[in-house]
Amino acid sequence: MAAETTFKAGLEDVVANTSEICFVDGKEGRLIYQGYDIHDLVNGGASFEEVIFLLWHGKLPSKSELETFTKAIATQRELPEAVLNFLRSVPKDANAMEVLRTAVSDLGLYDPDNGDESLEANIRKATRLVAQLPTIVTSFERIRQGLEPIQPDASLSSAASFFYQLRGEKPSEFVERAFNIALILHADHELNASTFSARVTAGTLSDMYSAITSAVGTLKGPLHGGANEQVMKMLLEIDDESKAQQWIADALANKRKIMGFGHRVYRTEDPRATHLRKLSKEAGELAGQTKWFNMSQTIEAYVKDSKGLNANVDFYSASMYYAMGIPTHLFTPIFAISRISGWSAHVLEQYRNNRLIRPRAEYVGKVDQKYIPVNER
Ligand SMILES: CC(=O)SCCNC(=O)CCNC(=O)[C@H](O)C(C)(C)COP(=O)(O)OP(=O)(O)OC[C@H]1O[C@@H](n2cnc3c(N)ncnc32)[C@H](O)[C@@H]1OP(=O)(O)O
Ligand SMILES: O=C([O-])CC(=O)C(=O)O
Repeated sequence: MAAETTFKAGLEDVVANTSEICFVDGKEGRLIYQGYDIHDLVNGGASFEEVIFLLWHGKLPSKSELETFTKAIATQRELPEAVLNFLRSVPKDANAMEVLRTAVSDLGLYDPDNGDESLEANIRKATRLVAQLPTIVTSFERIRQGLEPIQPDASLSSAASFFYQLRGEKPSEFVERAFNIALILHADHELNASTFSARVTAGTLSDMYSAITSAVGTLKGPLHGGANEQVMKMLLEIDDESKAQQWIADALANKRKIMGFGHRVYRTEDPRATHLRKLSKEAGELAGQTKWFNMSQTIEAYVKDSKGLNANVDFYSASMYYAMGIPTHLFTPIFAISRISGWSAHVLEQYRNNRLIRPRAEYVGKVDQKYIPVNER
C-alpha cells in the first residue's frame, strides 16, 4: 500500500512532540535540563532532589521550596503493607526489573490520590513514586536474601537512603556524592524509548501509574537501560584485562553488539560518560579494585578505534556501581529510581498539552486474498 508519510525504521530522527524539559544535542554532546547544562548541575553541587524539582517545575527551587520538597520525598518512602506483602510473595529468583514493574503497578492501587487526575494530585503521585521506587528495589533485594526490609530514615538524602535501605548502613561521603551525581545524570533524556512509552500511555489519558509501569517495562531491555547490567556481565566474563581486546575483536567479528557503546542521538561523547568515567576510576581506587575500570578503558579505546563508537551512559556506570558493592542485577532498577523523575516530568507535560499519540504503519502485507470457508480449505 502506498505510504502516506515517509517510513523511518525505529522512528530515527522523527520529531514526535515538543518539550520544554530536556535537550539532547547529539552533535555537540550536550545534555540540558530545562535550560541548565548537566555539567553545571553536577559541578555546581546540585542535589538529585533539586534536579527533580527543576524537571517538574521548569525552575530551580528556592531554599525553602527545596527543603519542603526534600522532606516530602524523605517522609513518604515507606511502602503500604500490601505492597510489602506482594514483595514477600514473589519468587526469590525473580528478575528485579520485572518485580519493580509489577510492584509499581500494585502501588498505584493504594495511592490515596488514585482516581484524581488533577495536576496537584499527579504531582503528589509522582513524589510518592520518587520516594517509593527505591524502597521497592531495596526491600525486595533484602527479602530475597532472607532479611527484613529496613525502616527508611527521613534525615537522609535520596542518594544516601538507597544504601541505608539496602544495607542498614550509611554510605561514605564519596559514595553518597557519586551516587547523587549518577542519579542526576540518569534523570532525563528527552524522548528515549521508556519515556516515549510513558508518554504514549499518558496520551490516552490513562493514569500516572499505568504510564510509569509501561516505562519500567521498556527500560528493562538490553538495548536501553538493561545495557548497564550487560556491561558488567561482559567485564566479569572477560575477567582479565590482557584478554579484553581479543574478546571484543571476536565479538565484533561475530557481529555482536558491545554493550554500553553506541547511541541513537549522540555522534560524539555522551556527556554523562565524561563524569561516570571519572567517578568509576575514583570508586575503583577507593575500593582497592581498579581492575574493572582499567579493563573498561582498554575496551573503550579499542571500540572507539575499530568501530568509531563512543561509550554511552551505561558503560562506566557499570564498573562504578560494582566498585560500590552494588549487585549487578540492581543496576537497571537503579536507572529506574533516577529516571522516574524524567518519566513523571514527561507524563505531566503530556497531560498539560495532550493529543493521542497514534502513528501509522506502512502496510507491506498481502492484498486481495480471497476468503475460502473453513470446510472448503
Ligand atoms: C540508556 C540507553 O538506552 S543508552 C543505549 C544502551 N544500549 C546499549 O548500550 C546497547 C548497545 N548499543 C546498541 O545496540 C545501539 O548502539 C543502540 C540501540 C544504542 C542505538 O541503536 P541504533 O541507533 O538503532 O543503531 P544501530 O543498532 O542501527 O547501529 C548502527 C550501526 O552501528 C553498529 N553498532 C551500534 N552500536 C553498536 C555496538 N554497541 N556494538 C557494535 N556495533 C554497534 C550496528 O551494528 C550498525 O552497524 P551496521 O550499519 O554495519 O549494521
Ligand atoms: O536517549 C536514549 O535513546 C537513551 C538514553 O541515553 C537514555 O535514555 O538515557
